[in-house]
Order: sequence, then structure tokens, then C-alpha cells
Amino acid sequence: MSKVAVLGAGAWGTALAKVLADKQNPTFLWSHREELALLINERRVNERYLPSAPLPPTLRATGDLEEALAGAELVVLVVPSHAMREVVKLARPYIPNRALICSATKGIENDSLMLMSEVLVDELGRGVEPRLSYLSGPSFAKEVAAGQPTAVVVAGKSNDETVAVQHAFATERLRVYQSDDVVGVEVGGALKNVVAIAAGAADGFGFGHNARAGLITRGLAEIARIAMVKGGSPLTLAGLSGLGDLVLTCTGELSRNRTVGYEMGRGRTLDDVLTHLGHVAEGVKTAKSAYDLGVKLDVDMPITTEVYRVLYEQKPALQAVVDLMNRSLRKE
Ligand SMILES: NC(=O)C1=CN([C@@H]2O[C@H](COP(=O)(O)OP(=O)(O)OC[C@H]3O[C@@H](n4cnc5c(N)ncnc54)[C@H](O)[C@@H]3O)[C@@H](O)[C@H]2O)C=CC1
Ligand SMILES: O=C(CO)COP(=O)(O)O
Repeated sequence: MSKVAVLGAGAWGTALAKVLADKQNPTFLWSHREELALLINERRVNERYLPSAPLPPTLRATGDLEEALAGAELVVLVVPSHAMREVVKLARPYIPNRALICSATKGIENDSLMLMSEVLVDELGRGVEPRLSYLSGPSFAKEVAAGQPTAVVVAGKSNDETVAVQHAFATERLRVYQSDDVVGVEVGGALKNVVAIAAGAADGFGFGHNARAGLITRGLAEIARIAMVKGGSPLTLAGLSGLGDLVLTCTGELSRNRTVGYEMGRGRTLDDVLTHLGHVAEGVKTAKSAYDLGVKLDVDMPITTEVYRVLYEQKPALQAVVDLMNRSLRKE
């Protein structure tokens, strides 16, 4: 590509920008904090968010959206979900007419209860839909940046454009699958973060492997229920952006969402954990959106509901376990 813009200079934006820049695409990494962009250019590493990854000369950081976007063939959106709408509004005047636009953000907007795909169409218009795609799957930024073998999926409604994005990201170490199930891929990526908080808490309490495996499996069941009601395929949820990312985030110590649950399971408060985390834990805000969505769509989401009650209604976490285990018995 002649130019790529990555909007969002956190851990994941930096890792994806590195992948694209290592492939010799001139890559602009936009940070909403100018001083971070200056530091990245000076030190050739994003010390704040991804200190382990040296960045190639093909990558340039900037705090100027117009500079990042002018002439870009591919625009990658990787800001936290709560900032997506605001950033897209700011970026809209500068996004080139034919640019492919790929979101790698995982989350559901509070209040509107929109997936990122719905936020993007809301802000950019239906006409842009064929150029939109969504990257998701089990992929810790640190491992991708280190060239550890990783598999992800890119979903989009238009085959040619999605294949173009698939090829843009693919490397010998990053295997990229393609999907046309935008809803399934997005719901899987967003809701696994909520289940990861529960799985982390189970580990923090000192529960065993059984509890974790039960949470992963029953978590997947409720994620699939919501995805289906929203028009996604349950098969997608058996893939990288469902089961794959759920297993990674519920078991991997690098997960920020799992860490939030783990520390709360060990007795720390949510505010204390978030103050010291230094990164976004999307599952916290998404727990509220997912709970509201479950109520709105009349979908039974017991694990999500308990995570919501612990995070937002100060329910004691151990009481949540008791309530989860003692619901009426039912068919699997
Ligand atoms: N870190 C990872 O391993 C992965 C993260 N993701 C997803 O990528 C998205 C971004 O996550 P990370 O890069 O890891 O987050 P991070 O916590 O490492 O960095 C967040 C970045 O967003 C910026 N930011 C915060 N508020 C902003 C605003 N209002 N406007 C513009 N920028 C703002 C921060 O300055 C920072 O650069 C999330 O949705 C996350 O779930 C997806 C896959 C892997
Ligand atoms: O989405 C991720 C890996 O696929 C990252 O998960 P955390 O945000 O919990 O670290």
C-alpha cells in the first residue's frame, strides 16, 4: 500500500502499525496525545503502551489526524470503544473517499448499545459499508509485535475489500482468516472481555480448572445467544473471534480484562485495579452494554449479569458465584 493510517497508539494500535510497517507500507500511527507521538518518533518505541517492540523507520507517529489520513489507502481504527464515535467524527473529513477502513476495537458502546460496525455506519453513512471491516481473534499485542505465531479473522460485508484487508495484515507469523459474519465476529470479540473478568475472578478466588472451563463454555453459550438474536451465526462463535479469543483472554495472564477480575477476586476494588492498570479493560464498560442489551433483546445472560452486578451494583463477588450456581437447573 502507498500509505496506511492507524488511529490509536495504544498497545494494539502500535502492534498492528508495526506489522504493517514491517511489511514496508509507509505507516502513520496517530495518537490523540501529541507528546506521545513525539516520544515514539524520538525513541523508536512506544514506551508507554508497548515497550517491548522496536519500531521500524517505515512507521511515523503523529498527533495530527490530517497528516495521518491524507492519501491513506487503509485506515485502521484501534481506539478504545468509548472513544470510537468521537474519533471517527474528527477523522471523517480527512478519510480518503476510497480508503479501506478496518476496526480492530472490541466493545459495545454504552447507552446506544451499538457494535463498532453500527457506530461506524451511523457516523460514516451506509454508502461506506462495503469498505468497512473488523479484525478480531486471539491476539495479545505483545505477542503479535514479537512475531509470535497468531491467527485472527477479518470480517466484512464485501468480499473483495475484506480480502484486500486480509492480505494487507497477513505475514508469515500472522495468519488472517476472512469472514462475512460481521455481527458474529464483533459480538464474539466484545463479549469475551466480560466473561474474562468472571474467569479472572474465579482464579483470584482460588477456584480450580473446572470453574474456568465451565465459565468459558457457558460464557460462549450466552455470547452465541446474543450474536444469533442480532443476526450472527453460531458457527462464527466457535471460531477465532468466539471460542479462540475467549480461551485466550480467560486463561492468558497478559489479559487486562482477566487481570481486573483476578485482582477483584483477591479483594481489591474496581477503582483501585483500574487506577493501576494503565491500559483499557474493555470488559468493564462492555459489561454494562451487554447487560442492557440482554435485557433489551430478552436474552438470558447469567454470567454477564453477575459481572455487571459486581462491577456496577457493588454486589459481593462471592455472592455472585452462589447466585450463578444456584439458578434453577436446566437443559444444556
Ligand atoms: N492490547 C491487546 O492485546 C488487544 C487490544 N484489542 C482492542 O484494541 C482496542 C485498543 O486497545 P489497546 O490498544 O490495547 O489499549 P491501550 O489501553 O493500550 O491504549 C489505549 C489508547 O487509546 C488512546 N485513547 C484513550 N482515549 C482516547 C480518546 N478519547 N481518543 C483517542 N484515543 C484515545 C490512549 O491514549 C491509548 O493510546 C480495545 O478495544 C481493545 O479491546 C484487541 C486485540 C488485542
Ligand atoms: O483482546 C485481546 C486479545 O485478543 C486482549 O485482551 P485484553 O484486553 O483482556 O488484554
